[in-house]
Amino acid sequence: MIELVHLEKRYGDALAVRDLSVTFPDGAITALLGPSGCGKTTTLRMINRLIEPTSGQVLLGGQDTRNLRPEVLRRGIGYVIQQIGLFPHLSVAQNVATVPDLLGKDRRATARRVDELLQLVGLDPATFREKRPAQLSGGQAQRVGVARALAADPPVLLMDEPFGALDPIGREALQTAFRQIQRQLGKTVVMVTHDIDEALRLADHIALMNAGQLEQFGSPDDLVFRPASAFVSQFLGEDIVLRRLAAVPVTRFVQPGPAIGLPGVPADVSARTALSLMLQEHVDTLAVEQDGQPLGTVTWDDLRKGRTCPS
Ligand SMILES: Nc1ncnc2c1ncn2[C@@H]1O[C@H](COP(=O)(O)OP(=O)(O)OP(=O)(O)O)[C@@H](O)[C@H]1O
Repeated sequence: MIELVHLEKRYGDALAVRDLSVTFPDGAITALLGPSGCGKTTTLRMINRLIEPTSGQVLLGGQDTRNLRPEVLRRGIGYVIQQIGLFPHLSVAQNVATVPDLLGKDRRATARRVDELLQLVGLDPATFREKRPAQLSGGQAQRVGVARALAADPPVLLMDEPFGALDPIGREALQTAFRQIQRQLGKTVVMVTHDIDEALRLADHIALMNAGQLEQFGSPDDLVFRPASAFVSQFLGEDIVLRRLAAVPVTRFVQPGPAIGLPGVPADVSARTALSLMLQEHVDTLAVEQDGQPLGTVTWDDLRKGRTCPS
């Protein structure tokens, strides 16, 4: 658990981060989201003390990070940035294995893990293992950066726009792969992004910042369906409810109940498709069906208000 307590960073007269108190839960991805200059990177870098706070505290597992030597602190915190800084004279495999090698881990086990991680981030080990960073595209280098951070196996991972240099398709593929890896390994991740869709797709929790302050902390659904302020709605944009519904399956909204006589919708469509069908059929309730069998019903009101059934 990472707790920020009345955290502040002042540059001259300007407060880059002001009175920020928020907790990032263990084993989850939290996105720091907000417009350019709102203090996301400053906040992230205060966690591993690359930036020293002006006041306030950062507690890591209950321990005040000011009481830890920065190098000891950073051993338990991976850090992935857009300009990854791979070692140019080392191969991809050696780059990924940097920390395990430094720690004197078994070479054969490390080599196996490196191959596994390359595979996980979508780089064929046989093709990429021996390449040098200069032979990689920006997106491939970024994938190596993610693999390297994971190879060190830190419980906490800080990421600053980690998927920024990728084209949209590569980006979505790496996001999906990363999400699976994070679930598997149970890492605590704090990720800076200004990309709303990335935050909605990847994060369990979103901390939306504005001018150095926290506007809202909550789940993607909290922000979309229950925005805490006009700023939150404005930042997410008018069409955000529809975009969110397009990204989630209709089954998340199914309630048990009789579905006789209602128009049906297959269980594998998005919530947005169900909403469109309601408009088309002039009804406010649909039967959701799987293999011809009714699963239950979904209502207009639940879709519009984001009232999902507990999963
Ligand atoms: N070293 C510095 N000296 C003075 N001001 C700084 C310094 N670093 C950051 N700032 C200011 O602090 C504020 C927050 O910057 P920060 O980089 O944390 O924002 P951000 O939300 O990460 O922005 P972006 O999305 O553009 O990267 C900005 O107004 C920035 O100009």
